[in-house]
Amino acid sequence: MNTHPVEVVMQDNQDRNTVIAGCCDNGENTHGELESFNMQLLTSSLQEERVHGISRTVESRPSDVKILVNLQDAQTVNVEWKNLTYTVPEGYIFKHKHKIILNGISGEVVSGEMTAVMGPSGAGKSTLMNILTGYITKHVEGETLVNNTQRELSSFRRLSSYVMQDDFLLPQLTVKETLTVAANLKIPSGVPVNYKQLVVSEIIDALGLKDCANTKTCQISGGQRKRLSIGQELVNNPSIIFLDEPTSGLDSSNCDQCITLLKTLAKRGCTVVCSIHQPSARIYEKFDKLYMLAEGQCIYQGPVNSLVTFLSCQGLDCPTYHNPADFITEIASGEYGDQVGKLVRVFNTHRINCKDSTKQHCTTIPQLKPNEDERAQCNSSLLNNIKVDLTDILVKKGYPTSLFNQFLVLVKRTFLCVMREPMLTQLRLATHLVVGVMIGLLFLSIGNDAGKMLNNSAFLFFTLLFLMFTSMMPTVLTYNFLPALQ
Ligand SMILES: Nc1ncnc2c1ncn2[C@@H]1O[C@H](COP(=O)(O)OP(=O)(O)OP(=O)(O)O)[C@@H](O)[C@H]1O
Repeated sequence: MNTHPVEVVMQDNQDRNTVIAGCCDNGENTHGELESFNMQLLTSSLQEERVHGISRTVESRPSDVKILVNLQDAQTVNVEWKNLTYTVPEGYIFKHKHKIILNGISGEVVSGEMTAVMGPSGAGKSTLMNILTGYITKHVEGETLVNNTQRELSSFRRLSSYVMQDDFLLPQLTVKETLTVAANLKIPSGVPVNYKQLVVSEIIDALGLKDCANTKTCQISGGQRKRLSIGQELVNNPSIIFLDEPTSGLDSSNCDQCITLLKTLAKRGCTVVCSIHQPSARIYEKFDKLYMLAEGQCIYQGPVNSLVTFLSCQGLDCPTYHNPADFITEIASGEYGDQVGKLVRVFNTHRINCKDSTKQHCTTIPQLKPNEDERAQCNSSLLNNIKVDLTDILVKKGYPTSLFNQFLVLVKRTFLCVMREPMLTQLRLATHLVVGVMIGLLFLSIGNDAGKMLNNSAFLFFTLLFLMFTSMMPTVLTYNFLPALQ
């Protein structure tokens, strides 16, 4: 599908002309409405910048301009967790010992911001992500609020997306087919096919997967797999997206591209939460907020650019030219003595003070007066809170597509997978032929002899048993034996 850039020129507050985007237009598409829809999105994003009091020339950057112009702005979803404790029973038979993984942590992520969840290995990042997404519910104490109301798990799962550390891609499908299946399942059936195709090709473009669009997922690189997993979750424009280590296995340029894409989503109103392990300084500064974990406790939550000042207020000066992300990870790992307890106390005291006073946004910095920039950021978060649209999305039940449509999409997907697995298909064909001939010979002409009635039931039983076991065989072969043979 060809894309043709359309230059959009807008005026800012000081009447400066600004080229803001090269809008993608489907070359084959003659519908004016999609073009005007794109323009609307671009215009609204510019206006939003003005509302937040920022009047500046928006530069046209090649990586930004073509990103996801066909996805609509996300719904506002703010998530807050209070006194979250996760304890697991230990021991094999008598599980009377308990291990505390997360110890009474609180925090929040807000719409329009990209939050990094950081911490040394074993600090509890993945566990926190699993609890927030609702993958872990057992042995969890504390509250999780969505837009200030108790999280209702089934509806929250529907409006959120979770890209886990390990991907689960079907090896026989190509990149484009994988995204198309995701689009067919996640975008409502009423939406025109053209639009779904447009979204798929846009995600392929934005994630830099054009070169491997027609390559099977078993043949693409680790970085491409990661980007594809993210792309699968983007098709329905989630309001909140959780990503567990999205940059692991990516080179610096891919990593940069991936984080830029997530930042673009955040700017559209999506709440982006990423667990990340020691990001480079360049990647670190792209995040809006940091949620730092150490030994299952929170030692810092606030804007990334205030971290160094906060630490220096606690007597921990970040060496010049040292990456703040590395510095806080070193502190959390105990390289600067036992600082974790002290930082946890400072953070908790600050939260309590916040609650006791004007219930202001608890993302301001402990022991620091927020500067003008931070106030502006705080205001924008509050604005987002006011903008909260607690509409149907939280109470909406059901899936975007009908059961029948889901069945059709999955049958088509399975058919493609079966046809592309020659070894399994040939094996199955051969087994059916051989067993068919054997059964045929064994029970030859039993139908005409009333004395062989019992043989008829034996024939039916045997045939059913055979069909049942052969339909199970692909799963057993694919997941247990084939990897060992390769
Ligand atoms: N079900 C469980 N039973 C016992 N221990 C667990 C369980 N789940 C997590 N843990 C432990 O909790 C700690 C935190 O695990 P988690 O995977 O959340 O860490 P992480 O910060 O994501 O680490 P990494 O960066 O290495 O992925 C680890 O020490 C882990 O062994």
